[in-house]
Amino acid sequence: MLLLLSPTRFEAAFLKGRKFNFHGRAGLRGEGWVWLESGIGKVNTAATLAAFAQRRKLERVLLFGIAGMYPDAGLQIGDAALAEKEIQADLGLKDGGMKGMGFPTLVLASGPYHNRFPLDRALTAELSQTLNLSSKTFLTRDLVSENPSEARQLSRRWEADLENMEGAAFAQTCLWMGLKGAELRAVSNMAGVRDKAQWRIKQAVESLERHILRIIEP
Ligand SMILES: O=C(O)c1cccc(C(=O)CC[C@H]2O[C@@H](n3cnc4c(=O)[nH]cnc43)[C@H](O)[C@@H]2O)c1
Repeated sequence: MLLLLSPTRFEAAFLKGRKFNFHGRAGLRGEGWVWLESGIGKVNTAATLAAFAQRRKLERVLLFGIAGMYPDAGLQIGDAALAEKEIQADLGLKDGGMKGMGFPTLVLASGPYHNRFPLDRALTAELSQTLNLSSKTFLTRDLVSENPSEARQLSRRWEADLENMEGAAFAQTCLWMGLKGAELRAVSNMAGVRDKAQWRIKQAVESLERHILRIIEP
């Protein structure tokens, strides 16, 4: 079964299925898939995924949602991309991250992880081919960039392309629980631009709809 997660139900408004409630979160059951509203931010995402995955055998998990874009991402607003890796940029020292603190965030057989968490390579490659999407580096903080200068600084410091508030928690939880996870985001705005008049949320969600329906209704 494929588990689909999005931070909000608005990003998944196009999905049709049998409704259920999971610890106060909205859920839908479809043919071969389940969707769950994960909630915004890292803790909501990690807790929702872990609680749901604890009791079910999941083959694949896909987090999807909108995202902010950094200037040199090589994308346009409305474009979608897959995450090659996620960076948890608000963990550890501001510049040194967890390496600067001298110990890893997570230790698995595949190695120690500090601030960078890869998504599942095979699943991401499969989706990249199916959907004709590029893979980018995503950055996650519970905070959001509040001006273009802050966004540019984060992008350069971590060599990141897109910004969101959940992905690194999703990637870290997938690694820790041995889940094959991928992340798909559509650009709604330039990171650091707070003026919602410059956001294109509807366009971004329409992009998500095209790609997600392509996956669940091949
Ligand atoms: O009010 C603001 O200034 C503001 C700035 C950035 C994001 C928000 C949101 O309410 C969106 C949070 C939601 O959407 C994802 N998202 C979309 N764009 C961004 C962004 O530029 N930076 C971080 N997250 C973004 C995020 O993953 C959340 O799920 C409001």
